[in-house]
Amino acid sequence: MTVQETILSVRNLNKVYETPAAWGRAGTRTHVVHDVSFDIQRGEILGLMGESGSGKTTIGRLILQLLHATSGQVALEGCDLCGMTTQALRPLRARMQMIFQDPLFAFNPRHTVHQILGTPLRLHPELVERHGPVDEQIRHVLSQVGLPADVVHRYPKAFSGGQRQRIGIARALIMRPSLIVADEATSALDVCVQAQILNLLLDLRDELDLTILFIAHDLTAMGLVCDRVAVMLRGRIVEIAPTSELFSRPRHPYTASLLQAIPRIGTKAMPGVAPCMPGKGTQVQDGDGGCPFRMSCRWAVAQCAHNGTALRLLEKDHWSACVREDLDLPGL
Ligand SMILES: Nc1ncnc2c1ncn2[C@@H]1O[C@H](COP(=O)(O)OP(=O)(O)OP(=O)(O)O)[C@@H](O)[C@H]1O
Repeated sequence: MTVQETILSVRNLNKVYETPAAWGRAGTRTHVVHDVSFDIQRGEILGLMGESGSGKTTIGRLILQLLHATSGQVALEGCDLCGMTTQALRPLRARMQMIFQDPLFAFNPRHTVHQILGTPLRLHPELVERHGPVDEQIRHVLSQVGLPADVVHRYPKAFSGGQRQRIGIARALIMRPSLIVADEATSALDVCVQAQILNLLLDLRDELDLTILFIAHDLTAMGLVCDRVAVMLRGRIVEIAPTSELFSRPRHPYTASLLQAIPRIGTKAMPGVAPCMPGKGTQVQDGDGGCPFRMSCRWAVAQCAHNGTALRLLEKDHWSACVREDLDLPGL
């Protein structure tokens, strides 16, 4: 039996946004996070889903200490972060990284990839002492996210959305974090690039035992990558369960209504999609000629979410090559 290690522990977290009175208008208090508690174990991907405005991003920012909690506790590897001074927090900040929806806004457009990845390391010399010279670490992290070493001289604008997200992930990984908060990390990407990035996160999780809080609207992405999912409604967690259990037997009516809203494209297998196999999940293959591969991906993702099974799209240079290589199911 593997021993579980709690990386993040959130207890009775509350956030009230206060707008001060101004221009003759009374101030307002908006209670957006209500008594939220959950844990994340090492190597686990916990999904946080819920409608827009339910408080997901606020929770992410409270965990990362980018916002002050009104009350409650956030403990990272046993250290209570909420009561800490800015100075005491500083070394711990490196242990918690964020992946943004579009990292373009998080990067300095005048910085090359080398500067984007190297600057945080220079701010944390202990990471250089522990893990080797900056250039070596940059090369290593780029290979981890599937980018060639020669991208270091390019600027963020010179990359596609998917490549930029890989740099965003590299930027998080280079700090050797205990926890990554991925806030809508794939929602700006088209469905195939989205699947590549989701697979990259899964592979990195397996390789590095990463712990991820995965915030998203997208239930299909949730079904794909998360071990457990927490469902938020108006600032409260109304249900938290292992992904397959939550998708197959939702207990809260709100979860059930969200799941019913997933678009489904028929129930018959489409060309290029293998039905769910016990222990294998659904796999996708490239079809011949004009196979609607994107449709196949969409279908498979929706189907997996519906069935609560895992989908792994292996990512190599080309979809077709990757899928053919991976495909070992009989009768396709
Ligand atoms: N700085 C702020 N001041 C006042 N209210 C805020 C502030 N930031 C967020 N809110 C409110 O808090 C609520 C939760 O916002 P939050 O961004 O956490 O939701 P969300 O679930 O992440 O939404 P989305 O999925 O659209 O990103 C919303 O009603 C929002 O208007």
